[in-house]
Amino acid sequence: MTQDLLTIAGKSFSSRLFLGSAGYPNQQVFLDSLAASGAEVLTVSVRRADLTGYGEGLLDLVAGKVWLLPNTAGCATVKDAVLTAQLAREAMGTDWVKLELIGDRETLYPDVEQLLKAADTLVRDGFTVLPYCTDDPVVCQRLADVGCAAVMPLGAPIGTGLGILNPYNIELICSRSPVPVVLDAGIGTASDAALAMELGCDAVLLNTAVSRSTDPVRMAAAMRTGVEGGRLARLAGRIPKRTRAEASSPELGLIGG
Ligand SMILES: CC(=O)[C@@H](O)[C@H](O)COP(=O)(O)O
Repeated sequence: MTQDLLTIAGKSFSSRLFLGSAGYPNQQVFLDSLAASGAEVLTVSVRRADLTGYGEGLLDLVAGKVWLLPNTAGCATVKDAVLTAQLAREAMGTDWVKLELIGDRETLYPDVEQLLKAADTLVRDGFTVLPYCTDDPVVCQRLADVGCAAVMPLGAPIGTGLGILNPYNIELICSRSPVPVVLDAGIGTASDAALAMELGCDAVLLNTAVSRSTDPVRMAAAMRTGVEGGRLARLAGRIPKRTRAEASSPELGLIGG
């Protein structure tokens, strides 16, 4: 089988699972989970990364092992998100940013209007922008239009583990997107990750489902398998759904037939 690489903004990855770095019980569990997941992209909030996540600097722990994707988690204005991205670029030496611009503290839903403005500003400033957005095909198209390198529609609100609430929209986004689609947020278990890939997503980003599970290392391995299985199934091409039964064994030569 030929290698099935994910390419975003000219950078290729063999893993299609992106992992978040927050909320693990301790440093070792985090590192073991990261290894078990096979993830090559790790998203870190600028607040935690710069400083002393998990006892030592998080960046030192993962240096050279993963591609860092700083995120602007917690930002609620264009100004804060842009400044946070610029700080991350300085601190981490990457112009990649997962742009999060929250419009509502309770649901953590993105503020689409502000998100588009911030994305436009950051793209013009030379960033490779991967925006966390609603599962709206029009919003995803607008984000691609302003030059985002990928789009990251939500499966469900962050941290809920509800899975993919609107698979029809995700499938539609995937079928039309000119840039890679990374399903971000709301994944609860491995079958959700597999479904995202079966719907046509290019990758999945998740955090809480692993870090808050009973056994994060095992769940990280399950997510890896889920993403890989979903991707293979997508490439293999599923059979069409039928409303009537169709015998899978040939009826020719049936005894008594
Ligand atoms: C870490 C991160 O970037 C999260 O904000 C992301 O959206 C993942 O969400 P879940 O924790 O629901 O997987």
